[in-house]
Amino acid sequence: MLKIGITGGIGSGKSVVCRLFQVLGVPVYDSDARAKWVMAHDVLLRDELVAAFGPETFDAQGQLNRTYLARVAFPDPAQLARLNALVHPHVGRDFAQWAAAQQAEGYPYILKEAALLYESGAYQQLDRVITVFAPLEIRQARVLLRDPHRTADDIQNIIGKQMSEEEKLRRADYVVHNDDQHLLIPQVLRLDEEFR
Ligand SMILES: CC(C)(COP(=O)(O)OP(=O)(O)OC[C@H]1O[C@@H](n2cnc3c(N)ncnc32)[C@H](O)[C@@H]1O)[C@@H](O)C(=O)NCCC(=O)NCCS
Ligand SMILES: Nc1ncnc2c1ncn2[C@@H]1O[C@H](COP(=O)(O)OP(=O)(O)OP(=O)(O)O)[C@@H](O)[C@H]1O
Repeated sequence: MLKIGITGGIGSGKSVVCRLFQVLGVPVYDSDARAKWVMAHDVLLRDELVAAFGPETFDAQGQLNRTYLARVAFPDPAQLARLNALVHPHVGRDFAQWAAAQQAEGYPYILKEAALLYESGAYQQLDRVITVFAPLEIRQARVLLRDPHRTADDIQNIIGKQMSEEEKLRRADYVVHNDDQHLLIPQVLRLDEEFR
């Protein structure tokens, strides 16, 4: 079973591209969603997060306080590095378990979606990597629409914490262009055929 990573900067369209693969029956591991699940459910990790970032990290119902954590971690490189160091190893292990279960089901290939595939070292668990590319102005406009609580400055700040698009394109095995000029579905169908 091939393990394919799919990455790209904030707002590039990874999730949209993954939905197309899912329609074709491909299992997709959503690292963002799983990271949040593990943060809320792994008892040891919860304790470590509270020790690092304070009791406000979880609300009274025990839900992860994403707004608080985004406000604390994204503007401060040291805090973000601390958060990454706590969370990423858990996601790596969770993915390995999930991938083994998909393999047992007999799937020819699976996808792992992650904004930080290279930065976190997760690419080392994978056979190939797809980078989804869209120009900066399009990504900013898309995220402003998708996340009304984020300002242009918030988005710029997150972009500053991610590997440059040039470097991601240089490292990628495949590129999906999601720039309003290229059609997505034919690009996904071509890749699906190759991976199968
Ligand atoms: C800080 C948190 C709680 C903020 O949650 P929130 O729902 O506001 O934002 P969301 O997770 O949707 O992130 C928005 C975008 O920011 C980018 N982003 C997320 N985490 C990071 C990070 N650690 N470094 C750089 N960019 C990041 C991604 O492009 C992401 O899609 C959350 O991002 C988080 O827990 N991050 C740490 C875990 C992580 O690295 N997740 C990413 C993949 S494993
Ligand atoms: N080709 C497209 N045409 C129109 N809207 C699009 C297109 N691609 C993505 N979008 C929209 O842009 C926004 C960002 O896309 P998406 O959530 O897939 O990005 P992402 O790379 O997963 O971002 P993040 O790293 O923040 O999770 C979404 O609201 C999505 O619906």
